Amino acid sequence: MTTSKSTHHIARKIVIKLGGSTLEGLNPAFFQKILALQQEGYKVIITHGGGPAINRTLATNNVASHVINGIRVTTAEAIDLVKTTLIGQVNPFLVQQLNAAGIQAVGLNGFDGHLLASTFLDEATYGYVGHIKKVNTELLDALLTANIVPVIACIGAARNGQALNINGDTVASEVALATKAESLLLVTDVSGIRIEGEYQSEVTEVAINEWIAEGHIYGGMIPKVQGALACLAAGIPAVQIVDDTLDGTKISARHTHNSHTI
Ligand SMILES: Nc1ncnc2c1ncn2[C@@H]1O[C@H](COP(=O)(O)OP(=O)(O)O)[C@@H](O)[C@H]1O
Ligand SMILES: CC(=O)N[C@@H](CCC(=O)OP(=O)(O)O)C(=O)O
Repeated sequence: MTTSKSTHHIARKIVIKLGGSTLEGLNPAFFQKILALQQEGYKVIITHGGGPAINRTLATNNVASHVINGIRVTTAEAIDLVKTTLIGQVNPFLVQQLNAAGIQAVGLNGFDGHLLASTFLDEATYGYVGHIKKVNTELLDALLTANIVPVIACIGAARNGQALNINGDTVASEVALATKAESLLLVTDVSGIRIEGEYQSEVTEVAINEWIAEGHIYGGMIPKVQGALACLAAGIPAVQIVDDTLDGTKISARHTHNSHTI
């Protein structure tokens, strides 16, 4: 087939999500790993959060917020601050670092080319929080074909132009699903899932659900494992929660033999 070479090439996609907790001091080794992945033929898509930066902006503006299971309840007052922080500060800061490291990167958010067409997740509970309806994968593929790394801020766009706050882990898993990525890496400030002081090299869905119920997995780790499980269930072969040297926990598909690690 005449198109198989380029189709095959574009099929090797990897989505890397950078947690806000990592963004302010990324290890130089991280950029080298991205370059190495590109040299291996991977097309890299980066998504990012920015929780700590958002917390600072909200505090400076005396806007209170709280989080339910890792999802920030976002008021009308908060959404504008979330949007300007992610799109105006965090995203260009990351794009600049990637470009400086020799990785051609372009910053995007949900409004750009209808990248993340969204609706309210549950307005009564979460306020201005989005649920992604459609990812513009054509736009991402066009950038990837041109060897550009899309760097996506986790702001969704509602049809009426309203910005919606979306958890960074959710954006990463939705983008990985929509683009049929080969691999999803959720980069955070811990080297994977830690249970009673021990990092787990590989975990299963059954174990994850037990640990959430027991409170061993909580807060910001919850949207990560939920996004990871959704990706695995949809057939994305490799999902990992890692630190910025890409070392961490591999999440495995649902079959298990009642053990926490296999
Ligand atoms: N079982 C767990 N193992 C490791 N970290 C966990 C666990 N449960 C909850 N966490 C918390 O999740 C945090 C990572 O989530 P979060 O702060 O939202 O990071 P990010 O900004 O990278 O998305 C860790 O720093 C830790 O405090
Ligand atoms: C709806 C929701 O929870 N939005 C997140 C978006 C940023 C984020 O996810 O940042 P991290 O990757 O650092 O956790 C928030 O407001 O904090």
